[in-house]
Amino acid sequence: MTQKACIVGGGVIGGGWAARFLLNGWDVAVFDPDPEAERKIGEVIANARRSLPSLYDKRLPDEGKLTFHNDLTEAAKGADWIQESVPERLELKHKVLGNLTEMASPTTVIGSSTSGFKPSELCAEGARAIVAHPFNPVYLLPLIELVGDPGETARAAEILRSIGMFPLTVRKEIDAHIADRFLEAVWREALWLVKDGIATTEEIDEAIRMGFGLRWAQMGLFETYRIAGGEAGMKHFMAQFGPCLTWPWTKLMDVPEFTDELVDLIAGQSDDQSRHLSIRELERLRDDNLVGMMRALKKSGSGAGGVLVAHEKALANAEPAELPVTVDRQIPQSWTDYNNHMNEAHYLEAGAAATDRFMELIGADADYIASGKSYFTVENHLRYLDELKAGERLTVTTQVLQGEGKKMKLFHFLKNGDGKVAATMETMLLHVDLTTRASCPPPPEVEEKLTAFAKAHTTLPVPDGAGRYVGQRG
Ligand SMILES: NC(=O)C1=CN([C@@H]2O[C@H](COP(=O)(O)OP(=O)(O)OC[C@H]3O[C@@H](n4cnc5c(N)ncnc54)[C@H](O)[C@@H]3O)[C@@H](O)[C@H]2O)C=CC1
Ligand SMILES: C[N+](C)(C)CC(=O)CC(=O)[O-]
Repeated sequence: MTQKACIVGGGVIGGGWAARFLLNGWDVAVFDPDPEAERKIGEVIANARRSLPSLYDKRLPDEGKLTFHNDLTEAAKGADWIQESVPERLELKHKVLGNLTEMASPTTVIGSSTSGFKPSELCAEGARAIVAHPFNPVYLLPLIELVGDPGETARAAEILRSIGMFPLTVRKEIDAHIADRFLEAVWREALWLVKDGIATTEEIDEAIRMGFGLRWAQMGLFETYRIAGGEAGMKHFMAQFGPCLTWPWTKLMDVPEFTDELVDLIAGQSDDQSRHLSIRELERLRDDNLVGMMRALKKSGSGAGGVLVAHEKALANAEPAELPVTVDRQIPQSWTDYNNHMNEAHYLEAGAAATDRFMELIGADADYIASGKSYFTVENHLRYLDELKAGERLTVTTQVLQGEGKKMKLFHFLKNGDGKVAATMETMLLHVDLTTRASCPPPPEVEEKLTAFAKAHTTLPVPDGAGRYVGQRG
């Protein structure tokens, strides 16, 4: 049965939560008194649709249903998860969480997006809620800090994993949890540097994005500094940089006075730095960069890349069909080119992914390859029949044209969201011994599976376009 999330407060963060749940197949009901909420959430979801599916090489579940409500009780009715994301004011959180506790069933998770309040503060007037603190953009960044009752946070963690997130349960409640304590320290230091005329907002951003920002995304703080200690590791690093703790390297609790002058100084420099792009354009630039970085991390399984690998494994494989479905995914924005459609190289990439999946289906999977046997492609023939666009669903079905001895000839049909064939790829492969790099017949367990497919597929018509040569008419 489709699960339901209720989003209370649909601003920057509530909109991101709505997109995360919706694109993972949940129905989403939104309550927000702002008359502009539907438009704003629509724009956030549009950004999510062009970025979130691009992280995966399998398709996400079909989107759930999105509804907007003027009545909180109606929005919360039957919800499995209620997420409060109203402004960061404790009296408002008390009122909203109190109401939600009265109307929610005891099994409903009630999460608060609060950046800094502790569960004991949120629940001081009798509410039942946990902190579920996300990071912007919620639809792409996996981290959620969970704080509160251990039973509730454990249940919440399981649900969050199922929508591709990384729950980090905080052992002991503390103001601003874990990550915002760092962000606040960096923020305070940055305000000082601008106020004292040491650096502009742009120079501070360069200091982060040209250096340690790149390191942090893949190894964090401690692993990075361990390497900085050289062969002697962390002990040497501590010995070398320990004395700095007593030097004036940070102002920490010495907070700059929050004056109109400071606000104008920071906001003015930020406008000079970034006014050439609207906030939505900046969001799209950020999202495209995040997708690129996270896909790179997926290759090594480092950091957020490991979360993607685990979530992708849990995503359903395509339904069995007459021909096996060997790719089922959305087309990432990064696969499109200056002509605003899928670039020719990625038709080949999709066909190659279909071959990899078909190899798994006949038992030539990662373990098999590690044991020293594999298939090598010796020839491909691609026909480009129709355009494919970013965000569109792409499925590939595979017909076996030949499967005997060391030869395997496959015919991939690349279809768009309406099931129309947009390209075909005919591909010839030879089974090889990875030690000698020479072709050889596959062992019986692989050959049997391959010939079973080949036999079943001989009853099907030879596909239109099979055996064509380049430039052939008709
Ligand atoms: N903006 C950020 O970077 C992050 C914010 N948070 C937290 O998320 C929460 C929300 O912050 P933002 O989304 O940034 O704020 P926002 O100002 O963008 O959105 C708040 C939304 O709540 C709505 N709202 C106000 N009163 C309401 C009520 N009684 N019932 C339902 N909706 C109501 C407003 O109309 C608005 O759309 C805060 O607790 C904040 O600390 C957490 C992580 C990051
Ligand atoms: C600035 N902030 C405290 C609202 C930031 C967060 O809570 C998390 C984030 O996304 O940076």
